[in-house]
Amino acid sequence: MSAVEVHLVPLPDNQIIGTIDELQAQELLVSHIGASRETLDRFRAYQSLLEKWAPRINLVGASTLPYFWSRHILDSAQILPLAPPNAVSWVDFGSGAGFPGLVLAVLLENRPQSTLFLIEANTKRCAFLREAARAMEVKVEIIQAKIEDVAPIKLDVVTARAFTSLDQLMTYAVPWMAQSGHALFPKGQDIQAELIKASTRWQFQSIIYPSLSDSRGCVVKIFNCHSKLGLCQL
Ligand SMILES: C[S@@+](CC[C@H](N)C(=O)[O-])C[C@H]1O[C@@H](n2cnc3c(N)ncnc32)[C@H](O)[C@@H]1O
Repeated sequence: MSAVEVHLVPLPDNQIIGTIDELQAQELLVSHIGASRETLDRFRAYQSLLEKWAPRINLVGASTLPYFWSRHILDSAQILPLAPPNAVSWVDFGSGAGFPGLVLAVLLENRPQSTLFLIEANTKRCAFLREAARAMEVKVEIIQAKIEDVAPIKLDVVTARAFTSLDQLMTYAVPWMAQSGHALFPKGQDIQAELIKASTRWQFQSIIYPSLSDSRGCVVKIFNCHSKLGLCQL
């Protein structure tokens, strides 16, 4: 295996280019992710709570609130079909207001054996996460701590959005990944540069999927990771 293997997945024929509206995002949630009407209702409850608390706590950028369904829900939900279908143990780093972790927790409800940990350092955001989980009646383990202070356990999938560079993410993620585990990170246009930088310290395989929610973005899947300084150690 070379230091970094990158596979690019081409845009699907029906990829929507540019900004998508609330209705299109909801249609993609149903057609691509398999979300039910009841799941969409849960996300509406989430939206109400986010709109109530966002002006008081710094939860998401105010300019992104009108694009809740595309920028937050679909952007998070698109991770689910990219994970192995038998993945049952998940962790989301730096969940903030719950993206992607809490959205995935709702969608994983029909896999009752699943466990999902959200690790978030900020006290107020953790309070919001607990409140949103209660409002949506979703089972999730919220850990209020810095990732580096939590003893890692081996899990099937690691996620993180808007958290840190890929290189730094891998330092956090690799100790949490089971041998056959995957990491799935929504990323922006600079993904190639991020992959090159990460490959100076890590050996891994990756697949770049075009984003369903933003034609400039992608989701990068990372697997078969080894540290160049010693197997899966830093
Ligand atoms: C830019 S926000 C992104 C939040 C969310 N993932 C999203 O995409 O909307 C980064 C989040 O990571 C949290 N965070 C930063 N450093 C952390 C650490 N070392 N451990 C856990 N959480 C951390 C911050 O409190 C913040 O909520």
